[in-house]
Amino acid sequence: LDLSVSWLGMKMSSPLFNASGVYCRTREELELVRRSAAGAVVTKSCTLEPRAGNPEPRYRRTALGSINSMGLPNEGYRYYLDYAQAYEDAKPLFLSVSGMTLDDTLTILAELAALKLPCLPEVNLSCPNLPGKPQLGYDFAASAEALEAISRAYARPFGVKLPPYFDPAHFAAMAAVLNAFPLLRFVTCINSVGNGLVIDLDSESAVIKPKGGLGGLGGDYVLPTALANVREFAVLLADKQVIGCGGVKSGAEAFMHILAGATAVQVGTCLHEEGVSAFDRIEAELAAIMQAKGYQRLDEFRGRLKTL
Ligand SMILES: O=C(O)c1[nH]c(=O)[nH]c(=O)c1I
Repeated sequence: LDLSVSWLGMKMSSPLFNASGVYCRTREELELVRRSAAGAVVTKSCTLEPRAGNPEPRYRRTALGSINSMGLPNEGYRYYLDYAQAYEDAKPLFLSVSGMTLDDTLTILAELAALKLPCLPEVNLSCPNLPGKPQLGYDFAASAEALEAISRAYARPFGVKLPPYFDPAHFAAMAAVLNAFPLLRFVTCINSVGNGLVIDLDSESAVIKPKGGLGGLGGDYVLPTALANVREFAVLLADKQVIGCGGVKSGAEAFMHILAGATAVQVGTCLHEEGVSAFDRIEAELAAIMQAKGYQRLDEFRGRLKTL
């Protein structure tokens, strides 16, 4: 069985890697993922300056997944550029960028471009947890402006992290925006489902502190939405890769994401709860499913979802 993925000049020995935000804020966490069975590594979204993020509690596991309103805590972009400069592993490294303003994002990307490193940026258009800041990906005109400025200023291949969309008109509108930018080589679908509210019955309280308890949902809650976004963009985007993210906790969901069209698959909530051994387990489960179905390689079923 061959579970490797080759794309954009990179080779991944496994189709699995971490979702930005999970196991990737510090060097220590990044090294755990790099030394794990993951096929790649992505850093925590970064800003110009270090950020402490939102007040705690800001992450909670629930029976059906997770809710988080971290508030973009990170060590500042130079920390991650330093990590990238010292990075020598053949395992691909992606840098997630989420400047507080478009200018900040362009500043970070310009410095990344100047370093001529092999790592690709995943520009975050979808953080749902900055009080007062709407998710850029839900504003099609603003997204187009940002992609235009990034294409001009960064002028190298890049990707974006998209929020979930819930309406065919929005899939079409965002695909039209994305298709206008040839340097945009991949999209990661999806970020957390924004601004859910988890309530604890006993305490009669929200379970996280920021934003009156509103936070991004991950895990089982989001799998069907994630799969829909992967399939829709895999069909609507011309000559771009779609990275799946959302609800992956076993080989079954990884298989579904690839069947829906995902080139590779990120793991968030499950990785946060289980640790990096999740990559070994999920990969083994995916291999077992492929074995049972008679598939030798991922491209034998990638994007082959049937409809009724
Ligand atoms: O609150 C966060 O730090 C966060 N949380 C998410 O669920 N997605 C994001 O893109 C971010 I930047």
